[in-house]
Amino acid sequence: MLLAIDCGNTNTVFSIWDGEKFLCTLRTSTHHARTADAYFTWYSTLINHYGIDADITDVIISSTVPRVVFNLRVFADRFFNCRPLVVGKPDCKLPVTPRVDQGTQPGPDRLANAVAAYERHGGNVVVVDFGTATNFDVVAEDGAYVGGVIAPGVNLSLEALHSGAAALPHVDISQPEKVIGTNTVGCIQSGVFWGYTGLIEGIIARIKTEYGAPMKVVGTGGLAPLFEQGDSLFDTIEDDLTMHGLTVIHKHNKEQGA
Ligand SMILES: Nc1ncnc2c1ncn2[C@@H]1O[C@H](COP(=O)(O)OP(=O)(O)O)[C@@H](O)[C@H]1O
Ligand SMILES: CC(C)(COP(=O)(O)O)[C@@H](O)C(=O)NCCC(=O)O
Ligand SMILES: [K+]
Repeated sequence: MLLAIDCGNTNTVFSIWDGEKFLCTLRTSTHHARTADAYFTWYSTLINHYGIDADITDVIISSTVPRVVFNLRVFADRFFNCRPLVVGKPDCKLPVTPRVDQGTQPGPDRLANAVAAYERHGGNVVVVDFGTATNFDVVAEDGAYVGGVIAPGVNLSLEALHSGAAALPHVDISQPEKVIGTNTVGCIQSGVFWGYTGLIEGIIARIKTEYGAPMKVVGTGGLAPLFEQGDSLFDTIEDDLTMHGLTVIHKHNKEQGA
């Protein structure tokens, strides 16, 4: 069985893939100082709690935080006796080589998203991934990741207002009833929610114009459903997109004899 690990700047997610389906998804906050032993204590407690019979033989890691990879490698080696595949490292092959400026290292989450989007939808896709940052990942007709857009994440924007302006409280994102807020919280929610809606609409429209061919738009990440306006922003929302990409990359490497 495969343990797929998607480590973002905010949260780290473990999913167990039995070759056909995910048996479970476990989430913890990302801390670079967490040790291999601490990962295992957390992991084994939850696996036992859910009564999952997991025989892990392989581990694949995508991490947008380089410093956590060392401890995750030790975790895989010590507890599953395996050498993990780490997306973005030279020994982890991708089905299609990214086409970006020389010297650019695209985020491994974006590479996994591109692989998943191609496998599910064929090429000509833009993925909108709501993480710590909000990424737009463009996937060409042949499945290559060809770049995109990085915007500040929704929660990062809310945090920035709170930390930069003495009179602005911490606010959770939600869709406000009105655009014209009549209290401070309503004003902030309006700025971030409608500002973000405009950002998503505007960037997708510009990407499509520049790309010059019809594109499918796939939303992913915890906040994607909040921004789904009827069906006008995304063609589909797929929460497991990055994880799915990791299973496809793992399969590809197995087939290549890695
Ligand atoms: N369903 C949700 N509702 C509200 N906030 C969410 C939800 N899912 C994730 N978040 C928040 O969105 C931000 C990005 O989360 P996540 O997708 O885990 O980021 P990353 O992959 O960068 O670690 C975090 O601040 C997280 O708390
Ligand atoms: C843009 C990101 C910070 C998003 O990471 P996340 O929000 O999921 O933590 C990550 O994909 C990253 O560090 N990228 C490297 C630069 C690039 O993709 O070009
Ligand atoms: K992510």
